[in-house]
Amino acid sequence: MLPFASITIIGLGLIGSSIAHGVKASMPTARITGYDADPSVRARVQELGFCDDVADSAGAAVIDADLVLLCVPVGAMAAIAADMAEDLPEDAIISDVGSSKGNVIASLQAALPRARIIPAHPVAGTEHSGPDAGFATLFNDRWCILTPPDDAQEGDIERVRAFWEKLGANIEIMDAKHHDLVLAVTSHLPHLIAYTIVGTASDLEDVTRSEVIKYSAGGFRDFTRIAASDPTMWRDVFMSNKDAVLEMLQRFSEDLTALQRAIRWDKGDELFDLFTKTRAIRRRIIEEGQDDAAPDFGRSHE
Ligand SMILES: NC(=O)c1ccc[n+]([C@@H]2O[C@H](COP(=O)([O-])OP(=O)(O)OC[C@H]3O[C@@H](n4cnc5c(N)ncnc54)[C@H](O)[C@@H]3O)[C@@H](O)[C@H]2O)c1
Ligand SMILES: O=C(O)C(=O)C[C@]1(C(=O)O)C=C[C@@H](O)C=C1
Repeated sequence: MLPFASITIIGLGLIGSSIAHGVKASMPTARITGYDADPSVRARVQELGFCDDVADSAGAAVIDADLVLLCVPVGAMAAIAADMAEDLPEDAIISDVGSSKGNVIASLQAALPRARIIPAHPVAGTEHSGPDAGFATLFNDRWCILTPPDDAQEGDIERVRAFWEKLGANIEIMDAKHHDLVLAVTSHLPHLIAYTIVGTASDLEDVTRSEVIKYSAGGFRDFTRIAASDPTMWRDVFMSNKDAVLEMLQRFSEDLTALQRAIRWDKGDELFDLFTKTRAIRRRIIEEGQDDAAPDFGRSHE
């Protein structure tokens, strides 16, 4: 049975378009209405044809929905929720895909106090954005974390779970605060480090006369992929998950200082022990089938 028959997707970039493609592939009888604030995105989505309808306002997009998915940057969630408040059907479930959860839930609850809100975070993406970047298999065998508020109805959680399972995702249910702490270290901090290291290297570029680009075949190249991620999305993630990111950044700086000391004082054993531990972590990730580097990981969509 279809968990939802009439799905509205607000924000038709990488994640919104991937969901639409996934719905077309796995729930072909469900009707998809899309809306994006950017008229050029709406026009492109009409051309690409992955929505049945493209509405020209948020209110018009949600009027017949039984599931509304907010796929906009986390800093835009409050505004879009307010925009649709008057037109949201009483029995619709509203969900989102934001990379941070605590702040998003607070914004949605404030703008839509009576709505049935089941937040979600598919832990899958690429460095690309926009409606051309989406593909149906993005969520295959990837985690989708649901962070339902305390008063959420069990039946609503189960329907959102069934929806994501149909898109191929594995579901985990988590408290929003815990989610934000875990993702701060597994996703947000790595992005911050990538942005920093690529920024540092580019500051040196005059000195090295483009050697940064020329010799970027190894580790640096992996950082540049991450550092190519959408600036609006990531600005919003850091602003909205500020406390958890700052906490993880503090720990990271302390660990980096410890490494700096080990190098300064020729304590090679300390480096060796840490690198042995981190190699074991990588091997465990691969053994547990969570290795993203081996499969295509969306690179064929570059
Ligand atoms: N990119 C990833 O890897 C990834 C992974 C998981 C979750 N997310 C989350 O998904 C959400 C969308 O990210 P994305 O990568 O698809 O971004 P994207 O830039 O590809 O698409 C976002 C779309 O939202 C539209 N938009 C912005 N403000 C709007 C508003 N007020 N009303 C309507 N449309 C609006 C933009 O025009 C754009 O088309 C973000 O909250 C992000 O944190 C991203
Ligand atoms: O592979 C990438 O490009 C990603 O960064 C995807 C990634 C991640 O950090 O794993 C980025 C943000 C999300 O909220 C979820 C997934």
